[in-house]
Amino acid sequence: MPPDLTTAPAAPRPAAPDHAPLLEIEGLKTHVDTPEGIVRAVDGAGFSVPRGKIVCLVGESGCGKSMTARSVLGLVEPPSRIVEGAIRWHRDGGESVDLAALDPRGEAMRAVRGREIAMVFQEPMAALSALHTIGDQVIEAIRLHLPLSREEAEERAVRLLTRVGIPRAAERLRSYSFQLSGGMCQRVMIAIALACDPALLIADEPTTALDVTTQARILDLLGDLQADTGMSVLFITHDLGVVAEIADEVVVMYLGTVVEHGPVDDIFHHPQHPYTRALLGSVPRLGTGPRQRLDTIRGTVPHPSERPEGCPFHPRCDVAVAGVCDRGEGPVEVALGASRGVRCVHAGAEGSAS
Ligand SMILES: Nc1ncnc2c1ncn2[C@@H]1O[C@H](COP(=O)(O)OP(=O)(O)OP(=O)(O)O)[C@@H](O)[C@H]1O
Repeated sequence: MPPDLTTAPAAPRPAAPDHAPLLEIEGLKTHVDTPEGIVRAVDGAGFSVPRGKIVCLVGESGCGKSMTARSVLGLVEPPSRIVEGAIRWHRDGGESVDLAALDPRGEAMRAVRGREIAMVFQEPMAALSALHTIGDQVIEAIRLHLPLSREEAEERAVRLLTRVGIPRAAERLRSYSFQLSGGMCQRVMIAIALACDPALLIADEPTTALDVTTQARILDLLGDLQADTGMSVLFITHDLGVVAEIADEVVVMYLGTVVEHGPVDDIFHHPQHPYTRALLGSVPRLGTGPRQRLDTIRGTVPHPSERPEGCPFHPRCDVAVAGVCDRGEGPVEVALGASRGVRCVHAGAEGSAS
C-alpha cells in the first residue's frame, strides 16, 4: 500500500544501491512525419532526473520540451514517433527498463504511466471531465492501479483532496469541474496524479494558465508534496521565475537538444551557454531600478524543419565564430562537473561566451 500523503510525511524513498538517477534520457530523437517533411521535434536530447529532486526543463516555445515529456510517458502517437535513443527508468532495487523501447499502448507502459510516473498538464479544466464528479474521477484514478474497494478509495480520495488544499473535501467529491476555480481544478489534477504515489511527477506548464497568486500557491504545494514524499519532479516551464522558485536542477533545451544543464545556482549565477545567458538576460530582476533595460534574444527559434547546420543557436548567438559554430553536427557536450554540462565551443574557456 502506498504511503498516506495526508498524514505524517512519508519516510523518504530508499535510494537505489548505486545512487543511479531515477530517469536517464540518452540521445532521444522524436520526430513528426508531416506532408512537408520530417519535423525533428526532439533531436538528440539527453539528461537525467535524480531521485528526490525537482528538475526544471526550460526553453522557448517550440524547443521540444513537451515532446520530450510525452516521449517519457509513452504518449507519442503517429505521425510522431521515437526514432532513436533510450529513456532508462531505474526502479528502486536496481531494475531498469528502457521506456523508449516499450509499446506505448502495451501493458508494460500502462503499468508505468499513471502509476510510477504521473503527469499534470497546463489546462486543468480541459483535463478534467465535465460529465463526471470530481470524486468519481479521483476514485477511478485510485482504483485503476490500487486494489481498493469503492469505500476505501473514497476515503483515500478525501484525504488526498484535503492534502492538496481543497477545503471540505468530502463535499467536493460531488462537485463538477465547472463549479471549481482554475486553481482548485489544478489541485484536483495533482491529487489524481498523486493517487498512486508516483516516483516521478511530470508537470508540463502546470501554473501557466493560473493567476500569479494561485500560481505561487500551487508551486508551494508541489514543493511541499515533493519534500513529503521524496518523489522526483520534472517540471516543464518557460518561466525562469518559476525555475528560481522551485528547481534543484535545470535543463536548458534549444531546438530539440539540451544545450546546458546543472544545479540551479550554477545555472543562474554562472551560465555558460550563450542561450542560457540570453534567457536570463531577458528576465526582470528586483532591485535594479525602474529604468532597467531588458535584453531580448535576437531573432526567433527556427522551426525544427529549418534546423541550422552546426550549433543550432549560432544564427542568434552574439559570440558565434564563423567557420566553427556554423559547421558540422554542432558541439558535443563538455562536462563541467558531475551534474553539469554544456554544449558550446566556448565552454570552459575563461570569460567565455560573455
Ligand atoms: N503533430 C505535430 N506536427 C508538426 N509539428 C509538430 C507536431 N507536434 C509538435 N510539433 C513541433 O515540434 C516542435 C516541438 O514542440 P513541443 O510542443 O515539444 O515544444 P515546447 O518546447 O513544449 O513548446 P511550448 O512551450 O510552446 O509547448 C515544435 O516546433 C512543434 O511545432
